Amino acid sequence: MGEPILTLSGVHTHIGQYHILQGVDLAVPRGALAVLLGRNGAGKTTTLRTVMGLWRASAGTIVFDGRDITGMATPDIARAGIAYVPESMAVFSELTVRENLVLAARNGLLDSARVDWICGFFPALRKFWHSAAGNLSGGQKQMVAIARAVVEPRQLLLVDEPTKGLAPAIVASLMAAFLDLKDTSTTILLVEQNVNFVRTLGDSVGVMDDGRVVHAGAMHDLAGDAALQQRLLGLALDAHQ
Ligand SMILES: Nc1ncnc2c1ncn2[C@@H]1O[C@H](COP(=O)(O)OP(=O)(O)OP(=O)(O)O)[C@@H](O)[C@H]1O
Repeated sequence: MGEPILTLSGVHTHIGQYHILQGVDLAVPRGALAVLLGRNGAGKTTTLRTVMGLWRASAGTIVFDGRDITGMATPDIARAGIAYVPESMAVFSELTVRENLVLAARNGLLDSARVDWICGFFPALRKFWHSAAGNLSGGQKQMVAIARAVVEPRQLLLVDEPTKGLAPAIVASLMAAFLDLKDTSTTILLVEQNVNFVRTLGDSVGVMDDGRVVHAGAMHDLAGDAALQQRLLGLALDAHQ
Protein backbone atom coordinates (compact mmCIF):
# COMPACT_ATOMS: atom_id res chain seq x y z
CA MET A 1 0.00 0.00 0.00
CA GLY A 2 1.11 3.57 -0.68
CA GLU A 3 2.48 6.04 1.82
CA PRO A 4 -0.18 7.58 4.06
CA ILE A 5 -2.11 10.59 2.83
CA LEU A 6 -3.55 10.98 6.35
CA THR A 7 -1.85 10.14 9.63
CA LEU A 8 -3.28 10.50 13.11
CA SER A 9 -0.74 10.15 15.90
CA GLY A 10 -1.80 9.92 19.53
CA VAL A 11 -4.96 11.94 18.95
CA HIS A 12 -7.09 12.73 21.99
CA THR A 13 -10.47 14.46 21.80
CA HIS A 14 -12.57 15.71 24.69
CA ILE A 15 -16.23 16.53 24.23
CA GLY A 16 -17.15 18.65 27.20
CA GLN A 17 -16.13 16.68 30.27
CA TYR A 18 -15.88 13.40 28.35
CA HIS A 19 -12.55 12.03 27.16
CA ILE A 20 -13.67 10.33 23.93
CA LEU A 21 -10.59 9.70 21.77
CA GLN A 22 -7.80 8.35 23.93
CA GLY A 23 -4.74 8.27 21.68
CA VAL A 24 -5.89 7.35 18.17
CA ASP A 25 -3.13 6.19 15.81
CA LEU A 26 -4.28 5.69 12.24
CA ALA A 27 -2.64 5.82 8.81
CA VAL A 28 -4.73 6.01 5.64
CA PRO A 29 -2.72 4.91 2.60
CA ARG A 30 -2.88 7.23 -0.40
CA GLY A 31 -5.28 5.97 -3.06
CA ALA A 32 -6.78 3.31 -0.79
CA LEU A 33 -10.25 2.60 0.38
CA ALA A 34 -9.66 2.48 4.12
CA VAL A 35 -12.35 1.23 6.47
CA LEU A 36 -12.91 2.11 10.11
CA LEU A 37 -14.86 -0.55 11.97
CA GLY A 38 -15.87 -0.85 15.59
CA ARG A 39 -18.73 -1.26 17.98
CA ASN A 40 -21.29 1.46 18.62
CA GLY A 41 -19.71 4.26 20.59
CA ALA A 42 -16.14 3.18 19.78
CA GLY A 43 -15.24 6.67 18.52
CA LYS A 44 -15.43 6.33 14.73
CA THR A 45 -17.59 9.40 14.09
CA THR A 46 -15.58 11.40 16.61
CA THR A 47 -12.43 10.46 14.69
CA LEU A 48 -13.86 11.76 11.39
CA ARG A 49 -15.13 14.93 13.05
CA THR A 50 -11.74 15.52 14.69
CA VAL A 51 -9.94 15.14 11.34
CA MET A 52 -12.37 17.65 9.85
CA GLY A 53 -11.76 20.12 12.70
CA LEU A 54 -15.36 19.88 13.94
CA TRP A 55 -13.98 18.70 17.28
CA ARG A 56 -10.63 20.09 18.35
CA ALA A 57 -7.96 17.48 19.17
CA SER A 58 -6.77 18.10 22.74
CA ALA A 59 -3.50 16.27 22.10
CA GLY A 60 -1.72 14.52 19.23
CA THR A 61 -1.20 15.44 15.60
CA ILE A 62 -3.10 15.03 12.34
CA VAL A 63 -1.03 15.26 9.16
CA PHE A 64 -2.70 15.43 5.76
CA ASP A 65 -0.68 15.29 2.56
CA GLY A 66 2.47 16.26 4.42
CA ARG A 67 0.85 19.19 6.22
CA ASP A 68 -0.02 19.44 9.91
CA ILE A 69 -3.75 20.21 9.97
CA THR A 70 -4.21 19.78 13.74
CA GLY A 71 -6.15 22.73 15.06
CA MET A 72 -6.91 24.18 11.63
CA ALA A 73 -10.39 25.59 11.04
CA THR A 74 -12.83 23.33 9.17
CA PRO A 75 -13.09 25.52 6.03
CA ASP A 76 -9.29 25.51 5.74
CA ILE A 77 -9.22 21.73 6.12
CA ALA A 78 -11.84 21.44 3.36
CA ARG A 79 -9.78 23.75 1.17
CA ALA A 80 -6.71 21.62 1.83
CA GLY A 81 -8.55 18.78 0.06
CA ILE A 82 -10.70 16.80 2.52
CA ALA A 83 -14.45 16.32 2.10
CA TYR A 84 -16.80 14.92 4.73
CA VAL A 85 -20.13 13.15 4.26
CA PRO A 86 -21.76 12.92 7.72
CA GLU A 87 -24.08 10.11 8.70
CA SER A 88 -27.09 12.38 8.53
CA MET A 89 -27.12 12.60 4.69
CA ALA A 90 -26.91 16.36 4.53
CA VAL A 91 -29.07 17.30 1.55
CA PHE A 92 -31.46 20.19 1.07
CA SER A 93 -34.81 18.45 0.65
CA GLU A 94 -36.65 21.33 -0.95
CA LEU A 95 -33.95 21.96 -3.56
CA THR A 96 -33.45 19.94 -6.73
CA VAL A 97 -30.52 17.58 -7.15
CA ARG A 98 -28.89 20.13 -9.44
CA GLU A 99 -29.39 22.95 -6.91
CA ASN A 100 -27.91 20.79 -4.15
CA LEU A 101 -24.76 20.40 -6.22
CA VAL A 102 -24.66 24.07 -7.22
CA LEU A 103 -24.66 25.06 -3.54
CA ALA A 104 -21.64 22.84 -2.92
CA ALA A 105 -19.71 24.14 -5.93
CA ARG A 106 -17.13 26.85 -5.62
CA ASN A 107 -18.62 30.15 -6.86
CA GLY A 108 -21.89 28.30 -7.45
CA LEU A 109 -20.69 27.12 -10.85
CA LEU A 110 -21.02 23.49 -11.90
CA ASP A 111 -18.32 22.11 -14.13
CA SER A 112 -20.12 20.03 -16.78
CA ALA A 113 -17.27 17.53 -17.17
CA ARG A 114 -17.30 17.02 -13.39
CA VAL A 115 -21.08 16.52 -13.42
CA ASP A 116 -20.71 13.92 -16.21
CA TRP A 117 -18.05 12.17 -14.13
CA ILE A 118 -20.28 12.11 -11.03
CA CYS A 119 -23.35 10.94 -12.95
CA GLY A 120 -21.17 8.21 -14.47
CA PHE A 121 -21.13 6.42 -11.12
CA PHE A 122 -24.47 7.77 -9.84
CA PRO A 123 -26.75 7.57 -12.94
CA ALA A 124 -29.82 8.13 -10.73
CA LEU A 125 -28.71 11.73 -10.20
CA ARG A 126 -29.05 12.46 -13.91
CA LYS A 127 -32.52 10.91 -13.91
CA PHE A 128 -33.69 13.06 -10.98
CA TRP A 129 -31.59 16.11 -11.84
CA HIS A 130 -34.55 18.48 -11.66
CA SER A 131 -36.46 16.68 -8.88
CA ALA A 132 -36.58 17.86 -5.27
CA ALA A 133 -33.96 15.92 -3.31
CA GLY A 134 -36.53 15.30 -0.57
CA ASN A 135 -38.49 13.04 -2.92
CA LEU A 136 -35.55 10.68 -3.52
CA SER A 137 -35.06 7.34 -1.80
CA GLY A 138 -32.61 7.03 1.11
CA GLY A 139 -29.94 5.58 -1.16
CA GLN A 140 -30.41 8.29 -3.75
CA LYS A 141 -30.18 10.98 -1.05
CA GLN A 142 -26.94 9.37 0.04
CA MET A 143 -25.70 9.65 -3.55
CA VAL A 144 -26.59 13.36 -3.56
CA ALA A 145 -24.70 13.82 -0.28
CA ILE A 146 -21.61 12.11 -1.69
CA ALA A 147 -21.91 13.98 -4.99
CA ARG A 148 -21.99 17.26 -3.04
CA ALA A 149 -18.78 16.25 -1.29
CA VAL A 150 -16.94 15.50 -4.55
CA VAL A 151 -18.39 18.24 -6.75
CA GLU A 152 -15.07 20.00 -6.26
CA PRO A 153 -11.97 17.82 -6.61
CA ARG A 154 -10.83 16.46 -3.23
CA GLN A 155 -7.98 14.17 -2.41
CA LEU A 156 -9.62 12.53 0.58
CA LEU A 157 -13.26 11.71 1.21
CA LEU A 158 -14.47 10.89 4.74
CA VAL A 159 -17.79 9.02 4.67
CA ASP A 160 -19.74 8.07 7.80
CA GLU A 161 -21.87 4.91 7.54
CA PRO A 162 -23.28 5.49 4.06
CA THR A 163 -25.17 2.19 3.93
CA LYS A 164 -27.14 2.64 7.13
CA GLY A 165 -30.77 1.68 6.54
CA LEU A 166 -30.32 1.06 2.82
CA ALA A 167 -31.67 -1.90 0.86
CA PRO A 168 -29.06 -4.40 -0.37
CA ALA A 169 -29.47 -3.42 -4.05
CA ILE A 170 -28.82 0.25 -3.23
CA VAL A 171 -25.84 -0.74 -1.08
CA ALA A 172 -24.43 -2.65 -4.06
CA SER A 173 -24.68 0.37 -6.36
CA LEU A 174 -23.16 2.64 -3.70
CA MET A 175 -20.29 0.24 -3.32
CA ALA A 176 -19.72 0.11 -7.07
CA ALA A 177 -19.63 3.92 -7.02
CA PHE A 178 -16.97 3.92 -4.28
CA LEU A 179 -14.81 1.63 -6.38
CA ASP A 180 -15.21 3.97 -9.38
CA LEU A 181 -14.32 6.93 -7.17
CA LYS A 182 -11.25 5.14 -5.90
CA ASP A 183 -10.19 4.48 -9.48
CA THR A 184 -10.07 8.23 -9.98
CA SER A 185 -7.38 8.35 -7.28
CA THR A 186 -9.63 9.72 -4.55
CA THR A 187 -8.63 8.24 -1.21
CA ILE A 188 -11.65 7.17 0.85
CA LEU A 189 -11.94 6.65 4.60
CA LEU A 190 -15.21 4.87 5.24
CA VAL A 191 -16.85 4.28 8.60
CA GLU A 192 -19.01 1.23 8.25
CA GLN A 193 -20.98 -1.23 10.36
CA ASN A 194 -21.78 -3.56 7.50
CA VAL A 195 -18.66 -5.70 7.65
CA ASN A 196 -19.89 -8.01 4.96
CA PHE A 197 -20.05 -5.18 2.50
CA VAL A 198 -16.59 -3.84 3.20
CA ARG A 199 -14.75 -7.14 3.39
CA THR A 200 -14.35 -7.21 -0.40
CA LEU A 201 -14.19 -3.46 -0.87
CA GLY A 202 -11.67 -2.27 1.69
CA ASP A 203 -7.92 -2.23 1.16
CA SER A 204 -6.97 -1.40 4.72
CA VAL A 205 -8.90 -1.55 7.96
CA GLY A 206 -8.70 -0.01 11.38
CA VAL A 207 -10.79 -1.35 14.23
CA MET A 208 -11.66 1.03 17.05
CA ASP A 209 -12.67 0.28 20.61
CA ASP A 210 -12.96 2.63 23.57
CA GLY A 211 -11.51 5.63 21.74
CA ARG A 212 -8.45 3.86 20.34
CA VAL A 213 -7.49 1.95 17.20
CA VAL A 214 -6.98 -1.56 18.54
CA HIS A 215 -6.15 -3.22 15.23
CA ALA A 216 -4.83 -1.93 11.90
CA GLY A 217 -3.83 -3.83 8.80
CA ALA A 218 -4.91 -5.14 5.42
CA MET A 219 -8.61 -5.91 5.02
CA HIS A 220 -7.90 -9.32 3.47
CA ASP A 221 -6.00 -10.35 6.60
CA LEU A 222 -8.96 -9.49 8.84
CA ALA A 223 -11.51 -10.93 6.41
CA GLY A 224 -9.59 -14.21 6.33
CA ASP A 225 -9.18 -14.57 10.09
CA ALA A 226 -12.43 -15.54 11.80
CA ALA A 227 -10.85 -15.67 15.27
CA LEU A 228 -9.47 -12.14 14.90
CA GLN A 229 -12.88 -10.85 13.77
CA GLN A 230 -14.50 -12.54 16.71
CA ARG A 231 -12.03 -10.99 19.11
CA LEU A 232 -12.15 -7.50 17.60
CA LEU A 233 -15.73 -7.17 16.54
CA GLY A 234 -17.48 -9.78 18.61
CA LEU A 235 -18.98 -11.34 15.53
CA ALA A 236 -17.96 -13.37 12.54
CA LEU A 237 -18.02 -11.76 9.10
CA ASP A 238 -19.49 -14.96 7.72
CA ALA A 239 -22.49 -14.62 10.00
CA HIS A 240 -23.48 -11.53 7.98
CA GLN A 241 -23.52 -13.11 4.56
N1 LIG B 1 -21.79 15.50 21.57
C1 LIG B 1 -21.43 14.55 22.41
N2 LIG B 1 -21.45 14.74 23.74
C2 LIG B 1 -21.06 13.77 24.60
N3 LIG B 1 -20.63 12.57 24.23
C3 LIG B 1 -20.60 12.31 22.92
C4 LIG B 1 -20.98 13.27 21.93
N4 LIG B 1 -20.81 12.74 20.72
C5 LIG B 1 -20.36 11.48 20.93
N5 LIG B 1 -20.23 11.21 22.25
C6 LIG B 1 -19.79 9.96 22.87
O1 LIG B 1 -18.54 9.62 22.30
C7 LIG B 1 -18.42 8.22 22.17
C8 LIG B 1 -18.02 7.90 20.76
O2 LIG B 1 -19.09 8.27 19.88
P1 LIG B 1 -18.96 8.13 18.31
O3 LIG B 1 -20.21 8.68 17.71
O4 LIG B 1 -17.66 8.69 17.86
O5 LIG B 1 -18.91 6.54 18.14
P2 LIG B 1 -19.10 5.64 16.86
O6 LIG B 1 -18.01 4.63 16.90
O7 LIG B 1 -19.19 6.50 15.64
O8 LIG B 1 -20.48 4.95 17.16
P3 LIG B 1 -21.72 4.54 16.22
O9 LIG B 1 -21.26 3.38 15.42
O10 LIG B 1 -22.77 4.18 17.23
O11 LIG B 1 -22.07 5.73 15.39
C9 LIG B 1 -19.77 7.63 22.60
O12 LIG B 1 -19.66 7.15 23.90
C10 LIG B 1 -20.70 8.81 22.52
O13 LIG B 1 -21.73 8.69 23.47
